[in-house]
Amino acid sequence: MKYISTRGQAPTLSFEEAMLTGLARDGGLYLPESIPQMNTDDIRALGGVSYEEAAFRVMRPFIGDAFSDDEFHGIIARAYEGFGHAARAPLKQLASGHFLLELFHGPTLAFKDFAMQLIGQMFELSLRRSGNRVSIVGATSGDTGSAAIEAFRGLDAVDVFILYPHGRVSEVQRRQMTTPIEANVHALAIDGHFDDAQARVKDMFNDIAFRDGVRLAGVNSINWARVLAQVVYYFTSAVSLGAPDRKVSFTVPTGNFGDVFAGYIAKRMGLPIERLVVATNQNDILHRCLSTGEYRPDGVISSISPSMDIQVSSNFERALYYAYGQDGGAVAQVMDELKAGGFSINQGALESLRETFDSGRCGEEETRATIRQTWATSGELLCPHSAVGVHVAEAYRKEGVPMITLATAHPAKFPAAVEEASGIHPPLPERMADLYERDERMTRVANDLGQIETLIKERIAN
Ligand SMILES: Cc1ncc(COP(=O)(O)O)c(C=O)c1O
Ligand SMILES: N[C@@H](CCOP(=O)(O)O)C(=O)O
Repeated sequence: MKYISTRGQAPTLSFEEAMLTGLARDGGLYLPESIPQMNTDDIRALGGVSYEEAAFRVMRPFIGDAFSDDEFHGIIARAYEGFGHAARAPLKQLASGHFLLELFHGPTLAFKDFAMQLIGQMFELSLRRSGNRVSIVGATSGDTGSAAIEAFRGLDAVDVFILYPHGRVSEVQRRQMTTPIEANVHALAIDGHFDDAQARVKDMFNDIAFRDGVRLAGVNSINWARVLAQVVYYFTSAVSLGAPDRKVSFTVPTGNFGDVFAGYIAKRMGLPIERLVVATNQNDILHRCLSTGEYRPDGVISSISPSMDIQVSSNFERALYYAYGQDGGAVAQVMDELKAGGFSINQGALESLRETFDSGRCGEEETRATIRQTWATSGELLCPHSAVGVHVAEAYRKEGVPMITLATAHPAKFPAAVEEASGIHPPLPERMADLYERDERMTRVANDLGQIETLIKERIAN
């Protein structure tokens, strides 16, 4: 299996190389050259197996010879053994025909753990074999950073630098990033929004001398392995509701478009997904874009679902690649236009996106009302991101096609917003009950590429 860049000008890589590389050298994102297929028998057979076995069967065709079958089974087993639910991704019924896929039972209480725990294990094995060291950089609006730090803390072969927007993540998210004591963990609070942090991470990858000098690796969903791991729960949840003999739809709270893009890959692999609904908060650029064809960022607004406060949605580039008929030149051109302020999607590409994706927006008051009502009607306490999904899903429910909304984080990660909406204070799980008492350690950084690169070079030299 070979991996190619969405912009068509970077070297073709193996799975392991793409995983360790992060951003392609032409600024694009890696994708598999072709998408492995699962037929109806393969899909039906997932019905009787554990989450781990399903993960093996869904991901195995993508990884080539990066790991032996035994190694890959071991990686998956270790990745999910710390999850707080035997099913890993349990499905709950919210209402007739509407289900919630709980993706928050991992160590940092967000869906990011599904991919991050897995790539932590893959990096460890791969780096142990090669004897190499890497410097991981990541941008976070709160959840990627905490999941990455949890997955890589204490690993000898890795330094992990996480840029988060100062003052714009929840206290639990911040403390998950600033309280680990391991010397290889570096939490950097940047002056700016998530989009600034992500732009600086991409700038670091595009600075080839720096990138090669510090052996940069990325764990945002620019890393294909992150997306791949998220494909699995689309299969397991759909199968438990009758796929492949019944179609299902998904609503996905969306920011960087990684999670919903994983659903798109599941569909292209053969999973009968009727619709993928992109649910945004008031940072609704993706909803506006799918409605009008215009992608023009106009500034991030802080919300009570802060992990989705994103306007430059990284993985949308991967969706555009397919919408533009796998034409890397066309993708490179719209990405150049984005740097200059925004772009218009051509009619053919827009129609292609609309064949799969619907979209909707959920404002702040609607988010609070959804938390309140869902608690009252089903006893499920939603985090604000999941509430955005549940609200938007309501508009797209269709008789005979189950709707699965992804619950992307635990309510206890956002206690203030949840309590304000519902009157219920969601407690942290026992294992992290002392989070508020632990000492914090972080470094404030300016939104300045040179200063951030200097800091990283100094830290890894020590
Ligand atoms: C809790 C939560 N929900 C939803 C999202 C959006 O996911 P994606 O960026 O993959 O679209 C994020 C951030 O990525 C998140 O942390
Ligand atoms: N919401 C994310 C933003 C980064 O997304 P990623 O999936 O590209 O890592 C976060 O919580 O950090």
